[in-house]
Amino acid sequence: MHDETAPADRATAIRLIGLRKRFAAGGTVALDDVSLEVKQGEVFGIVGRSGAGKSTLIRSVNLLERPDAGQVEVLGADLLAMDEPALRSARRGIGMVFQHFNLHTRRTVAENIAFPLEIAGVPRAERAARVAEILPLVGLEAKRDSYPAQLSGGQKQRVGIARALASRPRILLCDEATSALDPETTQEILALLRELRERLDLTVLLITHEMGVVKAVCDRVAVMEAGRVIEQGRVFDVFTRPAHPTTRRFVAEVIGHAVPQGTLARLPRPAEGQVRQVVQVVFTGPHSTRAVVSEASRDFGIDINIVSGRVDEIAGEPFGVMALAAYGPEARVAAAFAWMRGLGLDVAEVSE
Ligand SMILES: Nc1ncnc2c1ncn2[C@@H]1O[C@H](COP(=O)(O)OP(=O)(O)OP(=O)(O)O)[C@@H](O)[C@H]1O
Repeated sequence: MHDETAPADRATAIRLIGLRKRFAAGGTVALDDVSLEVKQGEVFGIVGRSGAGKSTLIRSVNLLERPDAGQVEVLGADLLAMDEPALRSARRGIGMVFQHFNLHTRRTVAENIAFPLEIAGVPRAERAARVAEILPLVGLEAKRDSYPAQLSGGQKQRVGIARALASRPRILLCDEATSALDPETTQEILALLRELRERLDLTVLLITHEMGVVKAVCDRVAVMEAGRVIEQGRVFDVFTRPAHPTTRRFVAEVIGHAVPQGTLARLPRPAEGQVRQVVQVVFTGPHSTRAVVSEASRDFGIDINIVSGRVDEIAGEPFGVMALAAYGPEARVAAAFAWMRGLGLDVAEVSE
């Protein structure tokens, strides 16, 4: 498998090749030939609707779920070829964060964080030292001796993240880590993940059903549907030029529908002998939206009405979506849109 969107200058952290999984004979196929490559230091998102196969996929990375076929390579090691002791040791290099935190209610924050170290037989003093090191990383020094019931959702997830980091993993798997949190806390936790990625040189693989999470935190994304990866690439590219209809629907959830139906209905009619054509234009890169609209209007002798517009930033790059209604002789309107396409803008006709 060759993925040209993967940063070529970085080592591969996770390589999944041709994963297949069916839970019962004749049952639905949870994974249908899934291949992915995540590079070291990336935050890589897998997005999809419920049942798309995301959990099965992320759980395959540490073999909580064993695929029926395919290869799972983590930091260069073939996990499916390992015996139990080797696998246990490899798993210590892969932390996992869960949607519902999975904390021990009768253990304190410090005890929860130390728990995986205890299981691994790490001596008490070393465990305490490690906990003292991690608490400030997740901003929980003051909550060291609190119990989960005394914490907010965001704080609970910070404990979940701290626990996942206890064994100094190089890779962090996040299974819908923010789905149980409110939007503000979600942003805090996503910011924390990015910060930890920088400070600890982590590779983060996360699954989510929310494109907003992908937009906020990921470098690259794979979109899953019915056990398959239907599209993948850099987040900016997938958001600005989604190829698959399912991806387009996901993207629309975040950037909004550019053309409100009510507004369309109120547009003036074209004059006799003229047409009205509504398009959605995605502006990326160096194009100033105003210049493109005014230039098209002037040079092609047509009227352009801005129906709606929005400028946003994705993965640090500016990006705008605008709905335009053009009025004029059919050939000139068509020529204006062809000119815009020639500039590299994505111009899609909107049916009224
Ligand atoms: N343990 C299991 N036994 C039987 N079928 C399963 C099991 N786990 C998952 N499946 C099935 O596999 C398919 C993929 O499920 P999976 O949980 O991986 O999807 P998902 O995208 O993570 O969805 P969700 O967000 O709802 O968890 C679904 O059809 C699901 O019903």
